[in-house]
Amino acid sequence: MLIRKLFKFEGAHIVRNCSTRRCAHSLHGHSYKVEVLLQADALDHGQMVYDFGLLKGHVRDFIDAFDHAVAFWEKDDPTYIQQCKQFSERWISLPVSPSAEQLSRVFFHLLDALLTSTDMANGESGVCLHSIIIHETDTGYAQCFREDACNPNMGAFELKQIRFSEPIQNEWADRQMFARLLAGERFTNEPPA
Ligand SMILES: Nc1nc2c(c(=O)[nH]1)N=C([C@H](O)[C@H](O)COP(=O)(O)OP(=O)(O)OP(=O)(O)O)CN2
Repeated sequence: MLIRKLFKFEGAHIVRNCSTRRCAHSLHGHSYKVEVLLQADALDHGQMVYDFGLLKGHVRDFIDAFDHAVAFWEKDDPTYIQQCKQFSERWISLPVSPSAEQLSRVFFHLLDALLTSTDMANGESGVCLHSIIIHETDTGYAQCFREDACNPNMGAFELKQIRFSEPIQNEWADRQMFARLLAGERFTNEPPA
């Protein structure tokens, strides 16, 4: 069975080298929608695949990191990167360009690592990330499945190459959550306070 939780954020980017000139050469924003699809063939003690409320902790914080933030490719022009950092305190440096396709891969890697690092507390069993859908506009979306997240033809990267600015991390309920994830620490899926 599949369940789906929808998140939203307002984000800014430039996608270099794409065919659409406005997209490649002008900083612009989108009201993104992110669909997180989870899969399991068993139910927890509440007869759910995974309580939607559990996704309002670390998962929501990782997605909300991109809200009112500029996401840029680490290989973009150093002057552009320097100015992004200078004029936006909320920035995210990515090892891939921030197209809808690559953002869906970034979220897949982040949330998959989080889910596999989480000890289940209410009988959840075999819950895995099925896919991530990123709606960049009302009319266009990208959907990342596991095979896409790991596809070297789309650009291999590691989570440690993602950088969240300090002001973004300061807003997380668990300021250390990304560092803990990178360090391989375990999380529990207790409901957020
Ligand atoms: N496959 C992709 N194509 C485009 C992406 C992308 O991430 N993946 N991104 C863009 C731009 O960011 C652009 O702002 C969105 O493009 P588009 O859908 O053309 O946006 P419009 O609002 O102009 O389109 P409507 O048809 O009016 O909704 C470009 N392409």
